[in-house]
Amino acid sequence: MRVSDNPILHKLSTSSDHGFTHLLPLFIFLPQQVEISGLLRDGHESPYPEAKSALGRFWRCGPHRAKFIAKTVWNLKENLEKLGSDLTIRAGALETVLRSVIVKLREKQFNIGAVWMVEEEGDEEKKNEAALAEVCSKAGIDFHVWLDEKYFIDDRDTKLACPQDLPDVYTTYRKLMEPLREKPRRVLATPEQGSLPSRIEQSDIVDWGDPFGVPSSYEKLEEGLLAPLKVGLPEVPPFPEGAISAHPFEGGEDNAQKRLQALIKSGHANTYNDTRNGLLGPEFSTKLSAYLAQGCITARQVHEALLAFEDGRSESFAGTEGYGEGENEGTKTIRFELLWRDYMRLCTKKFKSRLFYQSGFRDDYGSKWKSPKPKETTHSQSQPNGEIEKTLKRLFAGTTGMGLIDASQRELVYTGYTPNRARQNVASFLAKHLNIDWRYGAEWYEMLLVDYDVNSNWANWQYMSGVGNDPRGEARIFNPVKQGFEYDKEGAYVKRWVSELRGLERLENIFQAWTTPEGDRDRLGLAGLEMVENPVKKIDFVVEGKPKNPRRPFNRRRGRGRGGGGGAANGCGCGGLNGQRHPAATVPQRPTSKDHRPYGPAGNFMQYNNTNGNSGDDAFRGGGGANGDGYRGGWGYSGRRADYRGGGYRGGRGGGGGPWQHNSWALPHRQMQQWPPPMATPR
Ligand SMILES: Cc1cc2nc3c(=O)[nH]c(=O)nc-3n(C[C@H](O)[C@H](O)[C@H](O)COP(=O)(O)OP(=O)(O)OC[C@H]3O[C@@H](n4cnc5c(N)ncnc54)[C@H](O)[C@@H]3O)c2cc1C
Repeated sequence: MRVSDNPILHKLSTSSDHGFTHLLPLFIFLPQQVEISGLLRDGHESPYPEAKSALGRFWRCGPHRAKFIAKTVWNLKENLEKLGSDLTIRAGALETVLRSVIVKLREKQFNIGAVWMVEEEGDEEKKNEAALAEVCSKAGIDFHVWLDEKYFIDDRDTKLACPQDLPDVYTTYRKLMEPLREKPRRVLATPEQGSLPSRIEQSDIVDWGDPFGVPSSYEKLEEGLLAPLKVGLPEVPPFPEGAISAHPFEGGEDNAQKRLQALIKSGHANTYNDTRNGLLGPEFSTKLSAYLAQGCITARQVHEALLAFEDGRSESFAGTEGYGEGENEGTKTIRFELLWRDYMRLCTKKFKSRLFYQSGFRDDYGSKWKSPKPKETTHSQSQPNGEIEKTLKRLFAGTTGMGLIDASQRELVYTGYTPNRARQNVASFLAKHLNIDWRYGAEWYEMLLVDYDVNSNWANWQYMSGVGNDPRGEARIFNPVKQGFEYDKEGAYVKRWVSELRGLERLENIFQAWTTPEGDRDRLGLAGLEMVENPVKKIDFVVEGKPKNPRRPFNRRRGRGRGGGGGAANGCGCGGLNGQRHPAATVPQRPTSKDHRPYGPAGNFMQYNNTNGNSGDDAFRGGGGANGDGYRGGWGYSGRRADYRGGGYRGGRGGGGGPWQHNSWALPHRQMQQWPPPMATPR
């Protein structure tokens, strides 16, 4: 999604022997990934099911990313036009659109030399590649897949003979690659104006039989993409007064370059190592993720700009502290993080569709997952009907009562971004405190993140859920209260997004509102709020040997580490979520591989008093993997779609249903007043 550092455009603009007279850059909105019904021509119906996720039936691409992508696509079109070329924008299944374009071009007597695309990892991406290859083969057209060069270290330089050679521990991989500063390839030159093969007129390829129209302006494209997304989003409290987005950035290659320049010029790249765990504002981290995910910028462009600063080779950075003084802790850590992204993609290359398996890269059938769909629950348990659904709903809407988690979830819904530290806590909370199938969380993030990337999202969820490439696996559990004390020292992040809690002064109350004394609840208008009266989880947290809870209801330690005895919290003797008793597992256990055993307590994770919490670790293991594997397969066009859309903006097309979808709780049928909220993305 860029004209700079683009291997295809570079090849066409610099070599004289390619033999092509014309070039047709084509961008296709894929119906399984983005809801395209808003681009339908009048009188047409979509032949595709809604672009919803497999388990939770959430939109695959929510409004924040849809907006970002619209801007990105349009900026690419403008930049190609500046070079004397153009971008054709279409919507529909890849092979359908390609077939139509081939027919139209041949009608105009074009001899089609080749179809080129850039390789992407991921199940669907590989299926798309195969579908295009087949169309080309049937049409007698050469098909070529180009290596994706938007990563930090080029695949040709990793020295991994095959994907299976990738170490299962990131640090091992990093050490193999160090020194990182010397590894990236040079950025490819941007084509000069007029250096690309001639453009093809849009009128030569327009297909009036296509149910989807080609938007004639950016505004229309954005409007078309956002229209269907006005329903199906969570009901959250009003946008908090005074809050501004940590990610106010708009899509596109030009904006990506502006962000990169500003990051270095402002000196924020230098301080990155100290600030990267921040929670508030645009500057604590690079905010390059969405640009990287969409391919508006490459990791080696980031590296090269950092080099220019470090080596004192760019006048525009001359006034910035550290100019010409070599790599510093900040710039070094940015490279380190960019390699994480490479690593996550290489994991997909290695593990392929296991990226989406409940059992993860580790093939871990020992984990005990609860699901809103009872038949998918992997251990015997008696959750009152609908209890997990309710809990998930509250988690997604940010009303659990766990301050850090709620703040992050609300920020995500409002703005499409939430910081890495918050993401880690949310994922750990969902998977390890609530034991809910981590894939629901991954799908939720897929819908809402502006920077969603298939590899980074799913592999990070696996990592945090203990089924991926974290050597500490299940043993790493973030305590969101302790994390709040460490990373949100004044409680400002929680107060920013959970405005109901702004009147609170004590940190322990901010991070767990239920610890607020009853007298204060009335005074501060907190009485009666579900997140205060009935939190989904209570964590006993002790600082300096003293309980942080003034009422001390949970101050007795009942075993350390994950699990421990079933708690006596609230006097209900519950295990797990408030108020439910878990019987011992009756389903035979699958053996847990030795490799998947939790690693011993160490380092940056917590042990907490599980007074209210989960039952003993092994007691509820068993059953393993119901519906866990391969759930993403088989996307198809058949099936009657359940009448899901309460807003009813367009009805009557195919698509899967499922109990989750029928339950209106997940995504209330509510017409949003305005989306995104006006203050979420200030211009
Ligand atoms: C549960 C979970 C889900 C995530 N989903 C995504 C996702 O869909 N897309 C995504 O880009 N990142 C994802 N991340 C990683 C990370 O949270 C974001 O990359 C980061 O918060 C984006 O903000 P930034 O650009 O300011 O990052 P910075 O801190 O400035 O990092 C610089 C760049 O390094 C890369 N990076 C940093 N950390 C990671 C990481 N853990 N994994 C992969 N790449 C990383 C990103 O490209 C990022 O832009 C996820 C993390 C978690 C815990």
